[in-house]
Amino acid sequence: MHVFDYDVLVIGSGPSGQKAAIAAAKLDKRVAIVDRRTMIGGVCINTGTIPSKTLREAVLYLTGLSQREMYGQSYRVKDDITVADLAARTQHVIGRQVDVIRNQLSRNRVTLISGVAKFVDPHAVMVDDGNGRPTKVSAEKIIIAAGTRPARPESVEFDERTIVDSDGVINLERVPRSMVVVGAGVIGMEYASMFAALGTRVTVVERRPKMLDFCDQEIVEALKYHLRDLSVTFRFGEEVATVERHQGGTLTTLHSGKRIAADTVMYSAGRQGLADELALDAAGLTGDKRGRIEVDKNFRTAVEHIYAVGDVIGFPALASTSMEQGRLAATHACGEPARAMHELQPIGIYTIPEISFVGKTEDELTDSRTPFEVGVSRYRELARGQIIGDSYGMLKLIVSPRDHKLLGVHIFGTGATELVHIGQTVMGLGGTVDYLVDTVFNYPTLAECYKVAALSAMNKISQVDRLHDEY
Ligand SMILES: Cc1cc2nc3c(=O)[nH]c(=O)nc-3n(C[C@H](O)[C@H](O)[C@H](O)COP(=O)(O)OP(=O)(O)OC[C@H]3O[C@@H](n4cnc5c(N)ncnc54)[C@H](O)[C@@H]3O)c2cc1C
Ligand SMILES: NC(=O)c1ccc[n+]([C@@H]2O[C@H](COP(=O)([O-])OP(=O)(O)OC[C@H]3O[C@@H](n4cnc5c(N)ncnc54)[C@H](O)[C@@H]3O)[C@@H](O)[C@H]2O)c1
Repeated sequence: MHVFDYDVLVIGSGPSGQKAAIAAAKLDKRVAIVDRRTMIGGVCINTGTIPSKTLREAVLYLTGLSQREMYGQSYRVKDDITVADLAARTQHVIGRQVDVIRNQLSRNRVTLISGVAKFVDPHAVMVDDGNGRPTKVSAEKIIIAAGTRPARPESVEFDERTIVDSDGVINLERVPRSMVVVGAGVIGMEYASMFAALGTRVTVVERRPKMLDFCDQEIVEALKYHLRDLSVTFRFGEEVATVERHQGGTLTTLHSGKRIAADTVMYSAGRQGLADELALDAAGLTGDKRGRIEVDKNFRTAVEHIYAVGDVIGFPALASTSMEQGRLAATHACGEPARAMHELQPIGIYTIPEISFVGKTEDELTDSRTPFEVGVSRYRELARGQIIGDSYGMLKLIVSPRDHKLLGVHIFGTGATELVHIGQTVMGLGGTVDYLVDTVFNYPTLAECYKVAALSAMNKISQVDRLHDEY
């Protein structure tokens, strides 16, 4: 006779919740996962990562943007791109992904419970699926994977049509002629890129003096150059005071007094954790004012048998890291040995062009007074770069002149988010730039840029070593 309904109950079916549930099921636990019927797969599948990445693919294909180097600046696959054209691809992918997730859960015997969970005691939640008869579900271990929602300031009149957040932007009725993007974080810059590519006149308003300051600044400069070329205007060091809805469009007023008229405003100024909707106090827990939950290195909260993973615990708040947190938390909760997550984690930013990196930036190394040498390879000097018509892409390797270890890899351009894993593997296995110099790459590929950049870094290191030896 079991004391609890389940061994493990997971709240939220986003990337962290799914992986937690499946990891626990693989360890022969009786597992349930709870989420709203319309949100299977979480923010990741329904409103965030997957819709935005699919939309980007549709935009790149339909605008023909990446082919214009070859076929001229007026090249387009479709002249009048409608929201329906874009939505068709997004809906197709979301539908397929939800099917995949349902199937994975069911073949691992994870019970999917529909509804919203709220704690009633430290071992039980009440699940309300809107039918007026909430059900109590208890479990020995509970894993909170509740994620986040877009932050919505009071001073903004959201209407889901002209003034939207990043959830609403995928449901716009038409491609706007002009748009204000508030917040130059990752979400803001990814959507600014997509709408600029569609021909929308985009103005980005960002409170800080610069954007994406965790990235290589040379690459951020290159991105800004590309976006300005697509008619994006940047307003850095400016804060939005109010956003109003009018008959003929929206009016955004900045603290500096500037006023910007636009068809649409997209607010992408951070996200709020959903811990505040879980009645945490019934479990003996508290969230912070941003709706997040504190955890230890094993993702355990202040209450021993309750874990929290994914965006609800804050930084880095990525689908990639959330999945791994879920798996590790479930492994620990089930009493199995779990290794810590590898400290090297790649960042992929799906702007147009895309950015990806792993390891340190030049600025970080300079601040910590760590010597480094840089090797750069440009796609336009690679046969594959010419073939695909990418003349702006680049890869930068940051190398230690002392032991030749790779300290960072920064990529801008086609395939950046895939290519980064080569560098990540070399770094993760403690390899040096000598491996990249000596190794043979397929030709013609973009991966070849690793060898070109490695040779460039080694040439500089050898030159310094020769001078040093002479001395
Ligand atoms: C526009 C956008 C683009 C992004 N692009 C990327 C990207 O390219 N790469 C990347 O790695 N990351 C990206 N992210 C981040 C990524 O989506 C998140 O890091 C990831 O989804 C977090 O996963 P999670 O498991 O914490 O849960 P989420 O995906 O946030 O899902 C949480 C789930 O919990 C459910 N839930 C909440 N409370 C309850 C409750 N009380 N009862 C039942 N269910 C509940 C919600 O309904 C939801 O389904 C993007 C995010 C956004 C918004
Ligand atoms: N490719 C990816 O990995 C990816 C893509 C999208 C989102 N995400 C994740 O989603 C999360 C949320 O992203 P985000 O971009 O919404 O948040 P963010 O916090 O990264 O960026 C918000 C930006 O808005 C600015 N801002 C806030 N209020 C403002 C105001 N009133 N006026 C002007 N500027 C203002 C902030 O200074 C900040 O730069 C992040 O954790 C991110 O990692 C990841």
